Amino acid sequence: MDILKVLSRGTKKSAKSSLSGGSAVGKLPSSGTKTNPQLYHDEVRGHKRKRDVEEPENKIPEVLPEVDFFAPKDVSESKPAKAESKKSKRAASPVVEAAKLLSADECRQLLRSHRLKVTLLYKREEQHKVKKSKKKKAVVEVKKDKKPQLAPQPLESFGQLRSTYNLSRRVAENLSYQGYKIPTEVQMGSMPLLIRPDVALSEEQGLENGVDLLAVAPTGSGKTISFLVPTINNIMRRRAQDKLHGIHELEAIVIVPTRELAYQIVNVGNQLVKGTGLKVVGMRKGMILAAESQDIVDILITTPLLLLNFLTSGSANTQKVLPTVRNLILDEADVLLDPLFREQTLGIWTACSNPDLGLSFWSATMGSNIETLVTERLASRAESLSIPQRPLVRLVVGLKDTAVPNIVHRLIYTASEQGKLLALRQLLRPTSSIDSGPPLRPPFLVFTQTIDRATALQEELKYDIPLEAGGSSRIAALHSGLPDAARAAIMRKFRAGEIWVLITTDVLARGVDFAGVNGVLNYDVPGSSAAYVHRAGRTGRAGREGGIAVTFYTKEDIPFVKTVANVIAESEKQAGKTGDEAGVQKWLLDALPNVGKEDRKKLKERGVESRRSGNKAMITSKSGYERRKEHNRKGAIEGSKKRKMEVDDGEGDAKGKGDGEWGGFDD
Ligand SMILES: Nc1ncnc2c1ncn2[C@@H]1O[C@H](COP(=O)(O)OP(=O)(O)OP(=O)(O)O)[C@@H](O)[C@H]1O
Repeated sequence: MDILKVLSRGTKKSAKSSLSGGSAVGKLPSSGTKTNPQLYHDEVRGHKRKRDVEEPENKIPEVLPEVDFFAPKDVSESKPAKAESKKSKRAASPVVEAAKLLSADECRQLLRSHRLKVTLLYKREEQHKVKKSKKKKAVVEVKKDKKPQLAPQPLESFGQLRSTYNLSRRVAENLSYQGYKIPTEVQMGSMPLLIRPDVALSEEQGLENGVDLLAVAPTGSGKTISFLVPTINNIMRRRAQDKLHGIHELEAIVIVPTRELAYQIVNVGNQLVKGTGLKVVGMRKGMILAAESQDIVDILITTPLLLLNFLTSGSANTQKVLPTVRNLILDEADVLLDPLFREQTLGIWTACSNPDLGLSFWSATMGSNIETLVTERLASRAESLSIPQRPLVRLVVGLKDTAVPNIVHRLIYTASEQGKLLALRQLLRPTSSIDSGPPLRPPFLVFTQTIDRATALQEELKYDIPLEAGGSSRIAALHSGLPDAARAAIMRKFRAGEIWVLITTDVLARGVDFAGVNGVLNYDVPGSSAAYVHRAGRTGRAGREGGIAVTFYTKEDIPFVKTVANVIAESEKQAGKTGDEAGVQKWLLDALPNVGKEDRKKLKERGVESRRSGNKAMITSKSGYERRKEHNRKGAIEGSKKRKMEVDDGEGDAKGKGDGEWGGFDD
């Protein structure tokens, strides 16, 4: 028997330390209400800041889908009741609290208790340290230990946005209407800094005109409103100051890696701009971004290629510029600046020629290479436009970015691909649970490595849900090979609770917000630790606990699975889980081989090689013997046909199946 099989069996936890404790179902992330979206409340100098979960006034009104596997297929039953239906047409203006600033020491304590670290990466006075590198690029030389920590005023309540930071009344009302009560850590740290840096950092000189920001905060921690609210407010404030009432001008661009995320942000933006007159629009093919155009846009949400295609269309060798854009936001910045999208993203960045351009970069994961790239690009942009460079601030929530601390993680070994299919089927059964915890309940997101595997898995599983519970309509596959309309329809049905098992590729790994997902099932191992973090982060959003991420692995994955195991170990360390509570025991970590740099690179770019083509890439419940038999039978029939027809086209019948496509991201 394989030793790793034995080891991973040994990671099973006791019922006591399981997901649920007593009221199992109540701990699932899609059930019950979530009262506090914050992740960290550490004790600071003997004073514990409690999670105020019991305080009724902090309760966020929320009704999420209660999904029953065997319920009759009555969509209305499983649809989440719209939170809005509980609310009045327009929220009352949020309570305006008296403006009160904390002392620097109080700020530091509060930031520390929420594991918020704010660092000044670049400031203008340090320009004497700018020197030319060998490549003649301007680089900012700020020694690691010299980067000063900042202690901006933390946002303790959304009411303070009005009272202290003078947020537009309309935007404050719209925010209140969403039911948000307590700011998450990233909102706490970034919103004051982006809305009124002069107030947030009143003691720091040279930051009052705004900063560029690199923000690294966990998945589902509310980064979207962290950048949308300041962006909307800044546009409104500037237009009010310049008495530019009723005009529309493209002032802000949000770049995201996928269409699903773009649509989602357009929706959130539209909620926030109600009654302000601003237009938040998703980029479409054929759209014209010009003052005289019919397309009215103030804030544009786009994937990189769509916008770049517009910028480079028309006369050859000339790229259009976007001089009115004063705010460029890269959401999922690490992937947008990864070689996959880098040229496209930088093309847009270059087109934003306004000297007052403010930039912000957001993700749950940000390698040091991305930080270096951003720092260098900002410096060279300032140099080429002969403008002073804006200060650059880094904000990090949590101790390490390679962690999803508030969910349960499990690694499951199976000896073969077939065994994996069997194990997945088992998990999807309504009575199954992990470690004798509560029954796992849909909705589930299942990740595969390629489009082919996503569709094959859907085929395999489509009759697993009983007809009386909706049958095959409860399972769908979403990937970048589908037309836009089909993708949008599947997203809508999954959100509405009509689809229970959504099989997908990494196209849905980033940014997409399904509040009710109970389980992320990595049918195929993710290609990197960042990919694991983002996939797993589709559950346990807004601080919800009880989500579960299960990763299956077979022999083929053993050389790569340590990247995942390390993230799990880090997540559990951050969550304070040790010993029996931990999903990955130390001895399993020690037994797994380290992943070499070359292998890591290959895995990130192509996934597990054996799953791209050939027998191992197939998903089927038929045994190897049955498959070989079928293959031989088909071969014999083909051969006999050929012989009969006496035709030989020179190719024979051994034409292999094409290389499996990596279905990660799209335009
Ligand atoms: N202060 C808050 N209180 C409660 N819920 C919130 C708060 N802020 C945001 N949310 C909710 O949290 C969910 C996650 O937010 P969002 O999608 O912005 O996360 P994110 O940090 O961008 O995640 P990812 O890294 O996965 O993209 C959303 O459903 C949002 O409505």
